[in-house]
Amino acid sequence: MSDKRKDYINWDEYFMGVAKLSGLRSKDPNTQVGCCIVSQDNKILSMGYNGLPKGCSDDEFPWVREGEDPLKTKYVYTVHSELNAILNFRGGSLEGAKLYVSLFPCNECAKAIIQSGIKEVIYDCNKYDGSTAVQASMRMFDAAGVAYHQYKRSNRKIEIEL
Ligand SMILES: Nc1nc(=O)n([C@H]2C[C@H](O)[C@@H](COP(=O)(O)O)O2)cc1CO
Ligand SMILES: [Zn+2]
Repeated sequence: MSDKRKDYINWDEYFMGVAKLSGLRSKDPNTQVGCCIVSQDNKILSMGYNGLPKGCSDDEFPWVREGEDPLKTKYVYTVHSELNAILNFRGGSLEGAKLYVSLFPCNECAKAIIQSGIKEVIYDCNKYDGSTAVQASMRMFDAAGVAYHQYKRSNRKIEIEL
């Protein structure tokens, strides 16, 4: 009889957990997004979270959502978690990879996901469902043969002492 542990986390929990842990690095006060890219044989290839490009100070650039001057909002500066994860990848190809992300990808990230060869997107929240960006992403994913489905929460709570 095997004495193997039984309460270990499964692959989906592992990768979505890593994506969400990565999102905890985000400085965005409103939405923290994390992403984890995984090979077809379940090896983690890259991770990312939403933040500013290198050299752009978290303390000097704006984090606000609204303002008359778009240059004073975060939207023109932030790199999304998915694009960061794609750009952080340092070896070989992402062809056939899977992407776990805590929030459904926008249309700009969808373009990068498709062009990098990622074939499956597993997302957690879709709080902007119905928006132009999400509709455009879905249309492009459907056309390009990128499968997407919502992560099925196990509702497992994990506490990590650091
Ligand atoms: N899939 C995504 N990945 C991301 O990394 N983001 C980032 C961009 C912003 O920093 C933040 C969204 O801010 P807000 O509009 O919810 O206050 O999350 C946003 C989306 C939504 O498309
Ligand atoms: Zn995006």
